[in-house]
Amino acid sequence: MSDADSTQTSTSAPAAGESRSYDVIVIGAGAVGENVADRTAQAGLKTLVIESELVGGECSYWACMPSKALLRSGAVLAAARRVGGAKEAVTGQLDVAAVLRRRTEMTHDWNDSSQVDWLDSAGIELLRGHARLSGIREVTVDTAEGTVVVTATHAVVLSTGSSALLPDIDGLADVNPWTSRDATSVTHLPDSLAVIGGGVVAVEMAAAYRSLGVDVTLLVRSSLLRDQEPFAGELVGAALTEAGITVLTGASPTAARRIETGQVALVLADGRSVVADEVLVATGRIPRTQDLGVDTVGLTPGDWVSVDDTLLVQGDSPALAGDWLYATGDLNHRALLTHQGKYQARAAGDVIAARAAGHTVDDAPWGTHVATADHAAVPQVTFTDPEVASVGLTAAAAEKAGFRIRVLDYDLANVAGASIQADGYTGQVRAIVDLDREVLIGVTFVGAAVGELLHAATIAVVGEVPLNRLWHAVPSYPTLSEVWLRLLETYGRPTGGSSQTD
Ligand SMILES: Cc1cc2nc3c(=O)[nH]c(=O)nc-3n(C[C@H](O)[C@H](O)[C@H](O)COP(=O)(O)OP(=O)(O)OC[C@H]3O[C@@H](n4cnc5c(N)ncnc54)[C@H](O)[C@@H]3O)c2cc1C
Ligand SMILES: NC(=O)c1ccc[n+]([C@@H]2O[C@H](COP(=O)([O-])OP(=O)(O)OC[C@H]3O[C@@H](n4cnc5c(N)ncnc54)[C@H](O)[C@@H]3O)[C@@H](O)[C@H]2O)c1
Repeated sequence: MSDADSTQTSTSAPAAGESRSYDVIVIGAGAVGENVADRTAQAGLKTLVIESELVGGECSYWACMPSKALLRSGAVLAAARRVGGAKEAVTGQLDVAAVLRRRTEMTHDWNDSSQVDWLDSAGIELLRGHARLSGIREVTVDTAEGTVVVTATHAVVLSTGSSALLPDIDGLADVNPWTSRDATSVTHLPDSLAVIGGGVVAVEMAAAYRSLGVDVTLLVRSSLLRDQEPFAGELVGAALTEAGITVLTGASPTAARRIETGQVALVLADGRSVVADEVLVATGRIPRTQDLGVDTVGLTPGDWVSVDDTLLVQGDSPALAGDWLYATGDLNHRALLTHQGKYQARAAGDVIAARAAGHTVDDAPWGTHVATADHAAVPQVTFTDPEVASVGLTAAAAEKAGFRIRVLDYDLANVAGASIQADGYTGQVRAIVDLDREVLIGVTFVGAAVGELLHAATIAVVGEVPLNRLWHAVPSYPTLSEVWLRLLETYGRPTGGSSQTD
């Protein structure tokens, strides 16, 4: 990989030894930090972003974009193979080199010049270097040329994201395990890959590597996609197995060693062992606060940063007084997703501008300056085949939260659109009704191409659209969206203008 242009920086950025003041300083130019800076710059605030690696962050170069690029070609091929007439035409295998090339194009060959150009065009200054808080409203940056100290009149925003968590497994660090960064930037495929974890990274990367012809073993400690409705993990697990992946459940690796062949041998707690060319660790994330100077304002290095709904950092330290320190994106651990971090960024950028101008802050639930959806309506698509698309609460989470609910289940294969979509379509949908308000508080779709169904559900949940109104949202025939009608029929059609509760 190349980051040849990663030294490009704004001509107006402060020089080593110089100290300069800004209205707003954003540490971390990932998707989230960039969006905070965009909002504050648009509000006329002089904004600096500081980035130690590539402008665009994890999502552009080592996460969302390359991982989806690695998955897409295999998914398209599989989709064609499920449609009579097309399947007869598809007789070859994936062109692995072409898939990797497309992935590399998607990451701009790990070159961030186009993103830097965008910052310039948006009037945002960029400083390249490692930033640390060094006191109230003050940031010290190690740049290639030396140390720069910058201060912020109105706000400092921490948007430094997260990195892969390495579990405490004997010998694991010594075998140089892959993280998602290695898996998404791969240039030479291993013959075999063991994946530790059962979350989104694990299932997506297992699926992608299998589609590229790699022999994959998935080591799952409990269940697959445990935060989703149980049928999601079951259907994805069955499909991964069908694709030729060895899925080992109840698998807790306790030791890892490189053996004479150069491969990694993993020993499991129950005595089983797995040997593979490489091991990918996909066991969650840790916050990038270890070397961020957060101790200078009374926070603990290595901890996630807790925020309120306006993204203001919370804590007991007097250093946090004055509404000046914010944290957005992965770092605040509210929802580790690009779109949700960017949503927080819009709220944070606008509230910083409002506070700077002395305007009223609109911080009531669902107001302009709060990230209410983080609690009620986080959409997520897992790009396996079948896809999992969900928003809001699962049945278990809704019950735990004390809602009086009714669960609506429907077999997605039964709608006409599914039979058009694929021969032998498999899928399942669940909607959770809050019986007290007769609105949806959670929806989960599993099936091919369901990712594009999700936004309708997100609107229904966020808009708290009454079920009796949803009857007037007529799905086109014959599309997968017809499942909305089936869910409503499962609940029961209102009679005489009043809604029926059961
Ligand atoms: C394999 C994988 C696939 C994913 N796929 C999806 C997906 O399909 N959809 C989705 O919504 N989410 C996905 N995610 C999650 C998504 O990548 C993150 O939620 C998102 O990148 C978080 O953005 P962020 O800006 O908060 O952090 P980051 O993107 O991590 O950006 C933080 C930036 O801060 C910089 N930085 C850190 N410390 C410092 C410092 N001290 N000084 C200066 N700069 C610093 C970093 O270099 C980085 O550029 C995926 C994650 C992984 C691991
Ligand atoms: N399509 C998407 O939206 C997408 C794709 C990838 C990642 N992401 C985001 O990235 C974040 C990180 O994903 P992730 O999959 O790394 O984390 P995760 O928290 O989703 O899953 C971690 C998995 O690792 C397992 N695990 C943890 N410690 C273990 C150990 N010691 N031994 C064995 N197994 C262990 C857990 O049981 C769990 O199955 C997620 O929160 C997700 O939101 C999103």
